[in-house]
Amino acid sequence: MTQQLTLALSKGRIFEETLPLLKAAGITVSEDPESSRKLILPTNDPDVRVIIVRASDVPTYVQYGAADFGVAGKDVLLEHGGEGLYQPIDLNIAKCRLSVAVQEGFDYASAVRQGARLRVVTKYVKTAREHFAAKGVHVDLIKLYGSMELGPLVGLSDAIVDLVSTGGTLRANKLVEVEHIIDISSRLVVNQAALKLKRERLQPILDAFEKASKAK
Ligand SMILES: Nc1ncnc2c1ncn2[C@@H]1O[C@H](COP(=O)(O)OP(=O)(O)OP(=O)(O)O)[C@@H](O)[C@H]1O
Ligand SMILES: O=P(O)(O)OC[C@H]1O[C@H](OP(=O)(O)OP(=O)(O)O)[C@H](O)[C@@H]1O
Repeated sequence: MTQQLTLALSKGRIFEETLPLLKAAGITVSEDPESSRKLILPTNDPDVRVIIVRASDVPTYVQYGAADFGVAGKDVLLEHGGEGLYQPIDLNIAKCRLSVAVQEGFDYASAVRQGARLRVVTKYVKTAREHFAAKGVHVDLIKLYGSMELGPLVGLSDAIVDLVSTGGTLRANKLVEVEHIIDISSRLVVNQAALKLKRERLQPILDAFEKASKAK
């Protein structure tokens, strides 16, 4: 009996950067999610399909077995908690870091030293809470879903916790990085039951992904 596999990916950088890994496993996706409105994309392998979901929803689809495997950023996995997910491979793609940033001229170190209560906007509430708690910094966290960099510019917050790669977005908005929380890259996540029940079909793909991502 053939085993059907469903891979959950998000549009944009994760899809683009996973394509070469899929290619290394002999899989090519037949349609481009940027131009197609389809959410289920066939591949050259009749037993493998790709579903297109929000980046932060990838762990949920995999956790519940709606996808057998997926690709998600460490940032997203930290917020999700990783329940029900096997995380065998760091794919070394979509690399960035999670950092604390403030407006140029804001004396973060002295505010922290004085025990000030800081307002922080972020999409990563759980990770931010753990970070500041570990450092003993008092914060009020405000959840946002995007454009975190605006927070300090419009008086919503003193600081942001967001992803930084080139630093271009921070520079463009006159913000500076003051703390590096954690390095981020994307991981392959596999549904724990699928790993047992579909191992025969999954393992060669996992092996190809691992080899290709190590070569990066
Ligand atoms: N500037 C960046 N450089 C490198 N990797 C990044 C960058 N920004 C985000 N990432 C990584 O890529 C992943 C997907 O980011 P993407 O921007 O495609 O989705 P998103 O818009 O953050 O997610 P959602 O649609 O759920 O809000 C992030 O979870 C992170 O791990
Ligand atoms: O340091 P940089 O290279 O400027 O990258 C950092 C930016 O990248 C991410 O946003 P993204 O480009 O994914 O935009 P979106 O999440 O708002 O779609 C992140 O939220 C930062 O805003």
